[in-house]
Amino acid sequence: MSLPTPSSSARAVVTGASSGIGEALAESLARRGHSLTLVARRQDRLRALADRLAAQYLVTVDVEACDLSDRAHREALLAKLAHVDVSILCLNAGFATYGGLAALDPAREREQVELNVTAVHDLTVALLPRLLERGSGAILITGSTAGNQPSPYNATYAATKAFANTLAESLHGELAGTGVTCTLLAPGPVRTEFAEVSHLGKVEEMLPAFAWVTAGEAAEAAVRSMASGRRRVVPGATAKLQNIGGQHAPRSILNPILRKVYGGMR
Ligand SMILES: NC(=O)C1=CN([C@@H]2O[C@H](COP(=O)(O)OP(=O)(O)OC[C@H]3O[C@@H](n4cnc5c(N)ncnc54)[C@H](OP(=O)(O)O)[C@@H]3O)[C@@H](O)[C@H]2O)C=CC1
Ligand SMILES: N[C@@H](C=O)C(=O)O
Repeated sequence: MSLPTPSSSARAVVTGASSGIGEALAESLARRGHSLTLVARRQDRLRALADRLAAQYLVTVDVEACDLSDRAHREALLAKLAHVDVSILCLNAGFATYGGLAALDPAREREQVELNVTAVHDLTVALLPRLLERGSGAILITGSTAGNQPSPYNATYAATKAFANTLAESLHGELAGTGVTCTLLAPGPVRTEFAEVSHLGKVEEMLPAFAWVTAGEAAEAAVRSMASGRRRVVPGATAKLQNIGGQHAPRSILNPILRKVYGGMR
């Protein structure tokens, strides 16, 4: 099993490429010679990254500014991608909200479901038949350790990531033998803009430095795992612990512990 052979006409599409893990995924793929289509809302950031990667790795990098939480924007993006030979699809854009569900802004909660769930599903459903047709391709879906567990005060996010985790692992099984792979990236704490966007003020002081991985480490582990056709990649010791606890500890024990942890994070 390996990643599709890089070619100047094929593109690795990376969503959420303007920051954090997505930006690092783009760099890991460019380093391996893959030309890219970078997707996010902040076009200036995408443009600057595209120029740097194109110069440094001699690949072609296209930029598509798109609000993936907006159905019309998604349709416009897919219309453009209809003319592109997509060989790799990294569905990574996402954000979280923290707080009691009843107190959170319903519009922001909906936006989270649109981005973390519906956009991931729409892009997968639209592009998977073409990956299968070309007989060689790789999908990466960024879920989370949060998707394995109940997460009081982080309920919508955890539910969206349960969807992402399950979609990715189900597809992994479904695609066996097709030449197309699907890998779940299930990170724990990664130092990116995620905490700031999620207004998670206290997370920096709650977690010691060694508990974090960098976006570069998470992305490199993800791309290596795609290349070897793995089902799930969980970068870093904290995430590995969360991964086991979230999947195997009884809910009756996890729920009160995580209520305390997530309740204290804001
Ligand atoms: N950091 C962490 O600890 C963890 C992160 N994750 C997951 O990793 C993924 C990447 O997050 P991370 O890199 O950490 O966070 P960042 O906040 O650094 O990056 C998020 C990316 O998503 C993009 N994005 C956000 N909203 C939209 C939108 N409406 N349309 C298009 N793009 C959007 C942002 O771009 P822009 O604002 O320009 O649109 C940005 O490029 C997410 O799915 C997150 O849930 C999972 C576990 C842990
Ligand atoms: N995995 C982290 C984000 O998704 C978390 O546990 O909050």
